[in-house]
Amino acid sequence: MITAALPPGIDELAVWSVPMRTRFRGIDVRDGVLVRGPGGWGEFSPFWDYDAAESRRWWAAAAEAAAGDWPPPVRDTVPVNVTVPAVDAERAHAIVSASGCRTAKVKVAEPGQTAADDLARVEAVRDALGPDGAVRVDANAAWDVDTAVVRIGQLDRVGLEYVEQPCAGLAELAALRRRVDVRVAADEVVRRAADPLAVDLREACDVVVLKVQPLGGVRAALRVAEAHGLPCVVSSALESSVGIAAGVALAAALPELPFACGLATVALLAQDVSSAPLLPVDGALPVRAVAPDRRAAVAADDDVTARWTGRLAAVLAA
Ligand SMILES: O=C(O)CCC(=O)c1ccccc1C(=O)O
Ligand SMILES: [Mg+2]
Repeated sequence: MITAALPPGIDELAVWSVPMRTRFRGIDVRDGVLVRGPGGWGEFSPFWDYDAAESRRWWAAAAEAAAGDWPPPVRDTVPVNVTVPAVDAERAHAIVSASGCRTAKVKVAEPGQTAADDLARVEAVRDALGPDGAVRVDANAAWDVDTAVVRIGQLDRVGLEYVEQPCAGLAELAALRRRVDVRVAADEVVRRAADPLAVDLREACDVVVLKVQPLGGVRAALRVAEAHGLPCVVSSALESSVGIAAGVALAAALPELPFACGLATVALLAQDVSSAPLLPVDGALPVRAVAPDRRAAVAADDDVTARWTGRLAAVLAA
C-alpha cells in the first residue's frame, strides 16, 4: 500500500503487475494502479506508450469508478467474445474451445506474420466454433486499402461478423467499406481521437468499439455511443478485473447491445487482482462488483510502483 500523495477522493492506491499468458500487441507484462474511493475501486492503467496528456481520460475513468458514479444497468449479464492473440492455429483452436464463448475475435496482421498464418488461425477458430459461432478479426490499423480488400476477401471464406480497424484513417475506412461486404468496426480512430464525440464516422464504419479508460469513463463512453448512433461493442484495454468491471458497467448500461463484447481478456493474464476474476461463464460475464483482494499477491516491485506513482502525479498535474 502507498499512502503518500493520494489524489483527491482516493484513500488507497495499489500498484499491480502480472505477466501475460501470451504476448499481446507487444505486451508481455500488464500493470497499473488500483484506486479506492467512497464508491469502490477504479483502475488507472494507460499503456506505457501513452503520455500524460493522452492518459488524462484514463484517469477520469478511474476517478469515476472510485466515486461510484456509474449509470444503472439495463441487463444483468453481458455476452462476450474470446480474444485470440496472434498464436498458431493449434493454440487458437484450443483457446476458443476452452473459452465456452460463441464469438471469437482473432488478431490478424501481426508484424512478422503472413497472410497464410492469419488464414490458418481464422480457419482453426471457425472449426472450433462451428458454423453457428461468430468470427471477427482485428487488424489494428495495419493494412492499406488495397491490402485490406485482398486480406478480408481471403479471411471472409470462413464468414466474418466484422473486421475491426482494418486501416488507420477515416478516409481509408470509408474507401474500404465501399469495396467489401463485411462490416467495418472503428476502434483506434475513435479512442485515440482528440475528441471522440466529434469524429465523423458516417461513411467509415458500421460498428463502434467503446473502451472505458481511453474514452474517459462509463458516462463519457455512453455519450460517444449516443453521438454516433451506431451499434456499439464494448472492449477492454487488457485491464485487471477491476477495470473490466467498468467495461461491464458500460455494456450493461447501453440501451442496445447487438454484439458480444471484448471483455473476456482477464483470461490473457497469468493472474488477477481478485480471487473472483471476471471470467466468462457460458460466454457471458455477470454484472457485479469486483473486490481486489489479491492486491498483495500481485503487488508491483518498488521500481514499477515508483514509475506508476510518477505517472499518476504527472497526469494529475497536467
Ligand atoms: O476486443 C477484445 O476482444 C479484447 C481487447 C483488445 O483486443 C485490445 C486490448 C488492448 C488494446 C487494444 C485492443 C484492441 O481492440 O485493439
Ligand atoms: Mg481493436
